[in-house]
Amino acid sequence: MVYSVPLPLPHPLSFSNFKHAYTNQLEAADPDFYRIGYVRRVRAYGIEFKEGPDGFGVYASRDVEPLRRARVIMEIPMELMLTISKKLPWMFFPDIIPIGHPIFDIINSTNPEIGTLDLHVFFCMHLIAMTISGNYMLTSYPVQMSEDLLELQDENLASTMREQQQRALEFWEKNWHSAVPLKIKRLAREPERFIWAVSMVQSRCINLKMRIGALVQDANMLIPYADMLNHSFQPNCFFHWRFKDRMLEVMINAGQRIRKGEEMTVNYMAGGKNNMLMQRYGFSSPVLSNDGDNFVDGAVIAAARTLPRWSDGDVPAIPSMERKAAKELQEECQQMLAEFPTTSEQDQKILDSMPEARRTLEVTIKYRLHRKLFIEKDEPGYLVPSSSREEL
Ligand SMILES: C[S@@+](CC[C@H](N)C(=O)[O-])C[C@H]1O[C@@H](n2cnc3c(N)ncnc32)[C@H](O)[C@@H]1O
Repeated sequence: MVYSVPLPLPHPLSFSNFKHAYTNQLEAADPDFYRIGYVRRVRAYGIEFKEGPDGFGVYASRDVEPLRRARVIMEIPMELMLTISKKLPWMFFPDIIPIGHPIFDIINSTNPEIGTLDLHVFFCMHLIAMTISGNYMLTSYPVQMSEDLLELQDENLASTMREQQQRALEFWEKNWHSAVPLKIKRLAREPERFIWAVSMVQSRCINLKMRIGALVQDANMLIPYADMLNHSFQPNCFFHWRFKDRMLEVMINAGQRIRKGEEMTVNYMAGGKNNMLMQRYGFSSPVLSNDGDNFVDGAVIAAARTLPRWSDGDVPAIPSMERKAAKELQEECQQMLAEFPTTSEQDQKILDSMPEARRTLEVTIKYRLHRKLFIEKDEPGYLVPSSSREEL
């Protein structure tokens, strides 16, 4: 079955506004869009978009038997994406910003050397998308996150996130003073809107290497429909840029079996850490650590380093040494756990007791719970060789 999304949608660049796109209340398309030119359709095969535990997501609408080759489930034509080259000279596609638009003054004022580039490019993409699309609506989790940062029980991450917001705020204050042209002013009249725009783009932007003709370039892209895929570290899908007709393909991994109703996922951050995931996407994973240095302190690392003895094939296992090292590790882990104001059981109870909790509060409590579960896993019984386990 070919499931093709009919156009005109409320607006082809109204990313992810599925509640709109999939209800009958379609709004008139923005005539501005059609000045861009010919528009192809998005195609989707054997999937449906619906709300799940992680917000909207993409689900299999039929069983997928494993195939030897990867197979396509979505095709999204380039003209429906918003793309900006990662490096100078700035190239926008579609070419929605006329040369001379004052936004270039802002973009050009960013200094790539000090690492502010991405933030501003992201924000520009987003604000422009919002201005050309009257009904660009997304969930606004990360903005409210600021109230909940303390709940993370991770001062390093909380202060990084606070600094990030502060930086965005300063940027807004610098560029949104009363004398700026109206074209700029109306993009983000309040700082909250600006910060929201930055965090939305951060959590939905895909970086891809694109080849158009002879030009290969890294691009930041906002890709409607593909940006509905949630993350997994064991994803069943991946993205592929189809050069010949400039389509983004979402493909199922070769050899992957997927049952009807299962979620389709991609990996947002290969080799990621929980604090990075939380910072950029506003969620964490129970199977990940944080940044190594911040999360596991030196003593734990030192103790853990003594553990792999038994795994070196040529070194005979010395049970007494293993036990000693494992014990030290256990003590370090317990000490780290004791330093948290709440235990993992308490966090779990808090989560269970407030099923209607604000999403940002829920993700912050889950984050601290995930950290604790990860440390608890490091406790002997998990890491310790089976020869020594029962004696601990
Ligand atoms: C690209 S969007 C995916 C679509 C999104 N669920 C929605 O409702 O629009 C990324 C956002 O989805 C949520 N998300 C994605 N994967 C997740 C996961 N594994 N666990 C929790 N939240 C997730 C996070 O809020 C993240 O910022």
